[in-house]
Amino acid sequence: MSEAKRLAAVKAIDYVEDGMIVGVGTGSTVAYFIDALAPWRDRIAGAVSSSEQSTARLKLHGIEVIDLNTAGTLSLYVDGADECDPHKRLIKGGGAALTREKIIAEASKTFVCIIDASKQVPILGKFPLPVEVIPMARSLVAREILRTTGGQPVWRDGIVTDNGNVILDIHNLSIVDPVGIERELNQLPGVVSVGLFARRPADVVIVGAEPPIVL
Ligand SMILES: O=C(CO)[C@H](O)[C@H](O)COP(=O)(O)O
Repeated sequence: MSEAKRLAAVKAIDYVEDGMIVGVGTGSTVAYFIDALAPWRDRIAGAVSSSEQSTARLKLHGIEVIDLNTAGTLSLYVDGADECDPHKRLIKGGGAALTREKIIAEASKTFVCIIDASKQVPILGKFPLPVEVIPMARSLVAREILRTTGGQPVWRDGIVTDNGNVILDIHNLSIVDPVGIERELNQLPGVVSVGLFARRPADVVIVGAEPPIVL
């Protein structure tokens, strides 16, 4: 499966242009993208990173990491996903970086999502939906999720996000109304962000294959 991820990541380089600041996501597929971006280090203006993990890899390749507040609106954001439906709506956050990923996606004109074919689903929800939560609200939010969605929230024990928060993964959801669930969960006090990218889906999805499939 990693060869498919690599093929998708390499294809995403087609969207990189001279002088750009590139938004960079998190995960094993994005790691291939960062490696493919390395030869561009002197042609791009730098990268905005969604995690400490990606920052470390970008710096390893000598790519300058720029604060989003300095960068402003980005032309391009490249990131992976845990699930992708036919409308390019996504579940993300398997790597616990959903909040910063969501911020950068929102700040970007074009969001290119790079996946292997196993991530394509007709309806989102088989992959447990990650929700980043302020630590003191963990039990409260879990009870509310149980009451309002019927899904089973499971604390990702031992994981602390780059923002110092915890993750609840919601199991057994069939997400027929992704925009509605995203809105509803976002409103719960204590929720920092929800790993549903429905209000702001991907613009382009690249499925790793030989040749890559661009949707
Ligand atoms: O959302 C993410 C991290 O928070 C990742 O994009 C998602 O988990 C996919 O990861 P991978 O490319 O390793 O399969």
